[in-house]
Amino acid sequence: ATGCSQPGDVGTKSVAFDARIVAADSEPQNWLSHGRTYSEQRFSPLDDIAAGNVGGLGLAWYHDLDTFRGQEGTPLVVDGVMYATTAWSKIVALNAATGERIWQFDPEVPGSAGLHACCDVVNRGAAYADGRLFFGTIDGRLIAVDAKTGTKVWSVQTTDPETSQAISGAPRVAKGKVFIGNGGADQGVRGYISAYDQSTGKLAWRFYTVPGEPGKKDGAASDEVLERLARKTWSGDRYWQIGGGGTVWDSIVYDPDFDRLYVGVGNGGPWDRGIRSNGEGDNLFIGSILALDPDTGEYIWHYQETPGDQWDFTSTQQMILADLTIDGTARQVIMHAPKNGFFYVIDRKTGKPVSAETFVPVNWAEKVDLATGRPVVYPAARYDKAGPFLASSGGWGAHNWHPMAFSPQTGLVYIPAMQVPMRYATDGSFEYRPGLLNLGVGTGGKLPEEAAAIKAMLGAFQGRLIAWDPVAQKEVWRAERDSPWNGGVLATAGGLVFEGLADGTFRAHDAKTGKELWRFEAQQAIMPGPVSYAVNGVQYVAVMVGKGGAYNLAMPGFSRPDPRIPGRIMAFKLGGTAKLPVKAKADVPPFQPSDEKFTAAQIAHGDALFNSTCGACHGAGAQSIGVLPDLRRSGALANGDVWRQIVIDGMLSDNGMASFAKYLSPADAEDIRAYVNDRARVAKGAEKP
Ligand SMILES: O=C(O)c1cc(C(=O)O)c2c(n1)C(=O)C(=O)c1cc(C(=O)O)[nH]c1-2
Ligand SMILES: [Ca+2]
Repeated sequence: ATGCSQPGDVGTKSVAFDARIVAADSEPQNWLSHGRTYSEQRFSPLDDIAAGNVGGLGLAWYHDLDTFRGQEGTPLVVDGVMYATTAWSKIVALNAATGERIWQFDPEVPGSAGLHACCDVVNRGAAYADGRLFFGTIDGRLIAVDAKTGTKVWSVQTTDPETSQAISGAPRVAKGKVFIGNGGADQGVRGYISAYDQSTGKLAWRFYTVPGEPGKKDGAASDEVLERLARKTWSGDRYWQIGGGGTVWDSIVYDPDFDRLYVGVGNGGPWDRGIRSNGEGDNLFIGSILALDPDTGEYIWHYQETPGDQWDFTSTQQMILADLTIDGTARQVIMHAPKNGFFYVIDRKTGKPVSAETFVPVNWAEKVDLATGRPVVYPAARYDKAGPFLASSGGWGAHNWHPMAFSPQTGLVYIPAMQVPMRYATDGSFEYRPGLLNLGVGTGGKLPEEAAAIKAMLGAFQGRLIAWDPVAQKEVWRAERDSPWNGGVLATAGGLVFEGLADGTFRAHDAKTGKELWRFEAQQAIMPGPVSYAVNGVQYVAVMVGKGGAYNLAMPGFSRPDPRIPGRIMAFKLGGTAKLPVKAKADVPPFQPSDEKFTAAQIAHGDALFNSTCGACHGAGAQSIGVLPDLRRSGALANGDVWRQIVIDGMLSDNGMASFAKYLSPADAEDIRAYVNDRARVAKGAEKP
């Protein structure tokens, strides 16, 4: 179902709710929308918890969730009630002062839909308006539930369930509409954003970010501009048959000053531009910010940050709106730190970059030429032409979805930044496999051995919290972290910034100096952005805990194994005395290889299949951190029949292990078993004293 209808009927109630979000600073006790305000600064005006007393911050309550996967949600808090989305697209309402559960709604996403999520079955949050909550699901539905009772009001399918389109991002609301995109560019889909009527769930408009089949109209708001601007930036006859990419999987921001929607558009798919577009063209609108009319979806402007992207350099990272004084002139800007490593200050009115500087060292482009707005790309980065390229940072991003924050008090942006190398090489044998990863590049199927080489070459995989001056475009302070993939950031009027880390600690820093002032042992990795709110005059800081997401599943060698602790929400207040239960011991079963004989050819074939088909979830090199089972330790490994029933017949489909019968033959499954068995043998051998 595509197409654009009349401008939706804007209920007066909904517009009144927009006004409430615009005036969010007058109710600092609440966290009404994803980034708290429409500007998405993630700055709380609450200041009872401050640099002078943060040492007295203690756990007020914690709430255990019923999922063990990655938690990426930013909770909302409305008048004493917290609403949080969890792994597997569930939503829970809690008493924000006590953590007591009021209701939970489970959309019952079929476990087999987990296959459609490139990067774990995560959910980054809900939107709230007029007593309703709106959120997306891994199987592509957008659902409205009643905030009082948690009962469903409406539900619409926003995707084609046959393709790998999964909703991980939070919808946004404005003008009586709900805006939502989805993921899937790494699996060969075509990106778009849709607007639905808040009261009925009816599709109001849709905008495709990349052109489809030539000569065929979508009946969408994008029809005209795709032909006028985008089509000519693509080459060949292949892109529209294999997706093209450009998914809108995270950031969507409504700007009440200009009455516009800014949309972060993702990477090209497949990654390799040689395969996608004969190695030519900018491939609009991938790697871009799009400004659209929220009522009609009509195109206003675009700024492409990564023309012709071939490094998974999405521009979906969260956008912050602010008014800055630059060279004595007041500017209304978007601040953006996408995966490609440049910090952009963009004029909201025109879409032109005001400035762009790297916030971590990058080796794909020398600089952004402000006269043209284009990056000056190093020839070596064009791996489709120049051969293998070792990027730092690469597709994991110099900054990924973990939200940054801006403090109007300090004038600084706090970025959870990373340096993670990635190797790109053209995959000459590319074959389009609808539904599975379709990168078109070998990113290092030999991990972790190859990863060790990358690590040796580039020093280390790094993570740091950077305080960035967006006017001077320079770093003011940094806090080094032990590893990448740390959590989102909250800034507060108490002069603090809060961040949860991959090492399972939750920390507060002085916003001006970066000095660490407080830390709490949370037992498990933290990824999402914290929030602050107040109930009965008491200020709280809350964050969701739970390891997972793309990096943790796929990059076991660089990620700390954790015991299986359920996802949690933790809330802190001054003088809080609650205690977490005693940390469970990591329950690691032994390696369980069988002594069956497999041929070298079987193992090699299984290696290729595993690392292209299984590794994104079960870990490169068949090594897993344990969020998903480490197959080298699986009881099924020594039993070819059970193995086949799982992989081919979908025996564990309810748990999230879909049947791969569409993609793999029983002989393929057996070769994968041969490979995993080989890995288990090697690991077991290495374990001996
Ligand atoms: O291209 C896409 O459609 C797409 C979707 C998603 C997603 O929906 O989570 C991610 C990515 N790409 C991606 O490149 C990425 O690094 C990533 C990390 C995560 C995560 O939740 O940890 N999702 C995604
Ligand atoms: Ca991607």
